[in-house]
This record gives sequence, structure tokens and C-alpha cells, in this order.
Amino acid sequence: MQTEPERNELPPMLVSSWQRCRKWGVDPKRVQDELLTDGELEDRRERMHDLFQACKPILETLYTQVRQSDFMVLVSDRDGYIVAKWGEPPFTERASRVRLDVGANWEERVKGTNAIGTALAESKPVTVWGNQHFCEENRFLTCYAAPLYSPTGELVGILDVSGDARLHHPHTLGMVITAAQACQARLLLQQTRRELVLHMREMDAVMESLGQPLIAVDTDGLITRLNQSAARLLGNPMADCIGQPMTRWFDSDDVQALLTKSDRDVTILSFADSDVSWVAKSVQDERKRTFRIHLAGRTPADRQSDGVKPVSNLVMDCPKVRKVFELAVRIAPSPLTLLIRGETGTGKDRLARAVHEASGRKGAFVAVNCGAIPATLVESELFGYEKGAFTGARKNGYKGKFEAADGGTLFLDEIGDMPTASQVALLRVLEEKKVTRIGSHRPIPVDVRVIAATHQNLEQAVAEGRFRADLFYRLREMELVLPALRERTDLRLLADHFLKQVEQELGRAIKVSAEVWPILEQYDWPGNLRELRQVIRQAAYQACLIRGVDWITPQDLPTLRREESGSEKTVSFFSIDDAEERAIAQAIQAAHGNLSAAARLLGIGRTTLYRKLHKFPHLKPRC
Ligand SMILES: Nc1ncnc2c1ncn2[C@@H]1O[C@H](COP(=O)(O)OP(=O)(O)OP(=O)(O)O)[C@@H](O)[C@H]1O
Repeated sequence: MQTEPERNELPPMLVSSWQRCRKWGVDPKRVQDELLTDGELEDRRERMHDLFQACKPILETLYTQVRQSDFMVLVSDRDGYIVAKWGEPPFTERASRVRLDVGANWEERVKGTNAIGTALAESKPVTVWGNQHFCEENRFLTCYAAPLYSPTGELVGILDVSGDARLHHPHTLGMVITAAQACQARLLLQQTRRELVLHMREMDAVMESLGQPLIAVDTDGLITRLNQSAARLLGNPMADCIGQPMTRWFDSDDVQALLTKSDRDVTILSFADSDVSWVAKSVQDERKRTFRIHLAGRTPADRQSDGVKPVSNLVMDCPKVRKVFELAVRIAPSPLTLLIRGETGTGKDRLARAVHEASGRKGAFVAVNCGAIPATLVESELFGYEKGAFTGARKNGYKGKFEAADGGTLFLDEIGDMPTASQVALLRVLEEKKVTRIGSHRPIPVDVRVIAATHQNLEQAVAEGRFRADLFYRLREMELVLPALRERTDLRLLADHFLKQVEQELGRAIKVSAEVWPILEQYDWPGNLRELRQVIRQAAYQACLIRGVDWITPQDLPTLRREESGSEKTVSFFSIDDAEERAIAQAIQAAHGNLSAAARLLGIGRTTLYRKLHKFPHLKPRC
């Protein structure tokens, strides 16, 4: 039996988990089990019927990949009960002895720190290896778990791969995360129409598009479902995207083209307010109406074919910001690494692109959001891997982002979120100017200008041991700091710019009444330019579509209300959506979860209520 780990050997997520177990009084030497009766197990399985029906091929493929190494695949429901398993003796027999089996509850409060329970508690993927398990009898295990989400963002269960601790490999978690993403994509595809007809074709599509963004739309171009990659791309939580028009994010002409094209055509879909674009392919029903959109990143070849676009639409009339951009253009040609700092939404990404464009570097601008990649995949994403480098790796290997940015610029956004283990590897590449793919011994020389960005206080992260001091100094050979919106003097110009974008969407000119400006100017703008854009868009829609007028008045602004609590400020927005959400919640509660009765109380049809619940999936009664 292995000994308990030292506290500093546990990753921070597991330290919190151990603390929770101690608080609950879990006994590491004597585990209490919580088991379902056969009938209860059947009920819980039935509730996950859609998931199993949609994801069976993915779970079986995952099992085929891990069975040679004696691993088993498990699925738990959202309460931690294992409802399905794929595995073979002798390992399943050892696992059954500690009740790692169907019908048993693996929540932390029952089984102590373990991958299923901790992934549930944190809603995050996690590895729990050997003596990182809180209970002694589980320390022969290594387990990798990732949350399973519905296409509307609810946590429905946990996907877990477990095996003998001696066979631990950090990359296995990446494989589990990828399979969980594929399950979500598969559920999304199943819940869109025409499933049976498209079945074979879509199976391939799912396998190809594991982590690729997928969006399902209705015939009006409103988003009905999406996966996490798509939500990340759109920059909003999944639930906030449901029911929204694609034109909220993408250029309206491109969206129109996409909705009317045949399903063999691809469209370049540009973000409405930036020069980032995606390749999108629509899938249509027999009446030639688009109901599903696959998005894929543009390849460097795509990008090069239309040359490096200038940073268009950059608005600034604030001396502080102009100084930053002037300095940026001056330092652009130098090979020094650059650290861009600034609060979220201040334009760090736009500044990094401006530096690349002014640098004269011929290669691509490649952006990586370090906070969005699972920790275990950061290195393979940045440095690439050889074929067969690890279980679940792509057949032909993978060229990492450093190689993709060769001769160009690599933008490492949210650098403060990079796991410490990967920081060492990054530092080595910066020092040696060579990358070695995982599974290879051959260093490949690369000529890459690195720009990193963060909204975090990196000095504090260094002091707390979360960020390596040597990497911090290496990344900060030059530094640019973008001011927050509240420090800028050009709010009106920016607001006008964002208003023009909405005017294009709405197809009419909109004015702003004089009383609006002081309200905007006195607000704190925690979300900076991104938040300003959102407020202007919401106000314009409220004025035009709800009030039917062409000018924005203070009543159209979402209430920018602050509640002081200690030193912390929270901002709440009240809008038509809020009122609608409250009314639906109250009706469902009054009708004790019966949706037909709730619809009657609201005076709307049952179908309309269902449609509205896409917008507020958290209000759906739990079954
Ligand atoms: N000078 C500008 N003119 C017009 N739009 C801008 C300008 N700067 C930023 N924006 C817009 O503001 C939004 C936020 O900018 P950006 O994504 O570059 O911020 P960020 O600091 O990188 O955000 P995060 O910290 O969340 O990564 C984007 O929609 C961007 O197009």
C-alpha cells in the first residue's frame, strides 16, 4: 500500500478535494458504500437513455483504445452513481472489490477524493493517480475523468477511464476529455433533425470534428444547440448562446450566405468585429434549410492565400491608447518577446495582431488560448507529437502551434493559466529556439516571435509559486499595458463604432439621446470594450425591436446597477430576458414542474414554452 502524499505533491484541485473529505469526515481506512437497488439503477439508466443511445459508438471506441492496457471505461450520472461500465477481468474483479462497479456511488463524500467524485465536485476534468486517492483501498487505481455536458450546457454525468496505478500516463486524460467532447457533439447531432438519414455520414463527421466547434441553428439562424468549443469560440457561456442569432457574432452577409448555400459548399464566416474568420459548412434538410453548422479553423494556407489582412476597424482617440499602439509599431520588427497586460476585454488580442502585422514577418499569426486547453494537452498542442506518441493520438501525428507559427508570431493568450509543468517546456523552447515533438528526439529549429498576454497579476502568481519567475522574465523582454475602458477618453468614439456595427445588423440608422452619455461615462466597465459593445447592442435591439423607435434613451440601457458588498462590487443587468426568465421560473414552480400547466399559467403554448426553455435550460425541471 502506498503512503499518503505530501500536501505539496497534490495538485491544487486535489488539495481542495482532500480538505472537503476531511470536513465531511470520510474515513480513509474504512469506506462506507452507497449502493443502488436494481430498480433504482434501472431508473437512473433510463434517465441517461439519450446519452447512451447517442454516444455508444464513442464509448465503445474509447474502450477499444484502452482495453489492451487493461483499463476500463465507466460512466456515472450527475449524482455520482456508476450506471455503465466496459471492462474485462481480471481488472474488473479487482475494481469490484472496492465497488468500482455499476450501482455504486463515487461522490467524494462517499468515496473520498477520486476522479468521478472530484470531476463532479469541480465540474472539471481531473486525474487521480495512486496515493492521490483519499481512501487507502483505492490507491491501486489511476483514474481519469471528464464531465459530460448536454448540448445546452447541463452537467449530465462523468466519463471515467480507470486502470492499475502502475500504468498511469498523463496523456490518458486528454483522450478522455476528447471522448467527452465527442459525446457532446454526438448528442447535439442526434438532437438535431434528420438524424437517421444522416447517420453514417455524421458518424464520420463526429470523429473528424471531435474538438471542433459545432453549432445547430433553426431556420431563422437562431442557435438551438452548440458544443463547448463553439461556445469558447463565441466567447460566451453555452447557455447564453442558445436562442441568439448567429449575426450577434458573425458578419450578417456571411451568415445569410451560409443559410442559403447548399450543404456541399463552404463559407468563410467572419466575426462581425474582427478580422478572425472560420470555415463553415452547413448541413441542410430536404427543404434546403440549414439546420447545422460545422466550423473549422482556417489553415495557414487559407490565411496565406488572402495575405495578412491589416488590423481594420481599430478605433482609438485616447492619448494613452495611442501611445501603446505607437510603441507597439516601433517594437514590432524586433524579435524580442512581448508581454501584453490589461484587464479582460481591453483589446490585447487586437494589439497582438497589430504587432504581428507591423512586424513584416511572413509566417502566420497563430493564437493559442492557454486557459482553454486542458492542462494535459497544452504540450502536445504547442509542440506537436509524432504518430503513435500516446494512446488516442492522431494517426499521422500533429504539428504543434510553434511549428505552425514558424516565420510568424505565436500569441499565447491567458498565459497565467499555463500549467507549471508546461511552463518549463515552454521556457526551454524559448531558450533553444527548437521544438521537439512528443514521442520524438529530433529537435526542429523554429523562428517564432512570441507574444503573451494576461489579465492576471503575474508578479503575485510568481510569489505564490503558480508561475515560474524565469519564464515571467523571459516573456517580458518588452511589455505593453492596455488601459481599462474607464481610464480611456474615447468611450463615445468606441460606442459609435459599435453602434455602426449594430446598425448594419438591423439595417437602419440609430441615434443616441444626450442623457445616455453621462450614464455610460460614469459606469465602471468591468468587462471593458467587450462589455461596452454588448451594452450598445442590447440597447439598440431594445429601442428598435421592442420600442419600435430609432433612438436609444436611458430606458434602453440594461440597468448598470452596482451593489456594494464589502470591497467587492457585483454588477447585475436587468433586461426583458431577466423578466421572462423570472416569469417562466415562477410558473414552473407553481405548476410543480408540469410544463403543460406552466405554459397555461403563462398564457403561451407548450411548444413556445419548450422553445423558450432553450434560452434558459437551467429552468427545465430535473427528471
Ligand atoms: N481599438 C479597438 N477598436 C474597436 N474594437 C476594439 C478595439 N479594441 C478591442 N476591440 C474589440 O473589443 C473586444 C475585446 O477585444 P480583445 O478580444 O482584443 O480583448 P482581450 O483583452 O484580448 O480580451 P480577453 O482578455 O478576454 O482575451 C473585441 O470584440 C475587439 O474586437
